[in-house]
Amino acid sequence: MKMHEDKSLEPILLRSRCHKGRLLYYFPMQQSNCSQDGDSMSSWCGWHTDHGSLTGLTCGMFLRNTVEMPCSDGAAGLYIKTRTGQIVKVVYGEDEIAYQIGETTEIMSRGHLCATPHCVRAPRGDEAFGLERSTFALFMQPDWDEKLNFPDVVHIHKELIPAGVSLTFGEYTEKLLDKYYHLKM
Ligand SMILES: O=C(O)CCC(=O)C(=O)O
Ligand SMILES: [Fe+2]
Repeated sequence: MKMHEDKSLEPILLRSRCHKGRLLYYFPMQQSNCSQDGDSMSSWCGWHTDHGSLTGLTCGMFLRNTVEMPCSDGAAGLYIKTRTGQIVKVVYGEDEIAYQIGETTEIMSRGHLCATPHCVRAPRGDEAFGLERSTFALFMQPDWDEKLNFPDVVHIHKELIPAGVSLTFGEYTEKLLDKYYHLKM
């Protein structure tokens, strides 16, 4: 996609000092939930899209009482929804990184790139008792003070982005947090 060189994703991410690395930990399910059938796909983390530009994820590591072990339920782990609405389990190894598109990239690319809907499914069955999951996520996003020249046509969060106005990533983020947590815009 043609964009002014300085405004394309790579230089914006290269000059940002605002990326966030998070070690994520998922508590073991309660025994009653492990043995329930028909439990939700998003039992460990609900369906969502990430807010920033790009997320790098290592594959989930399963542990019981801090000892690493294989997961007893092959269906547990990260799922994404494709552009055609299919739900797909993301399978990748410990020496690989999965990248997911974030909402800010969807907006700035005028919808050419789509934010990746995803969720995390907890293991089920009696053998899943006590199984915990850890992973590392790097949330890459523009610098807080980076001016975003929003396109004229915005597909998501349109009500936060008035036409012809440029906001910094920080201003845009604060508006979004207000929408989610205080219901004001
Ligand atoms: O645990 C994972 O694999 C995904 C985590 C995630 O989606 C998030 O923290 O936004
Ligand atoms: Fe996420």
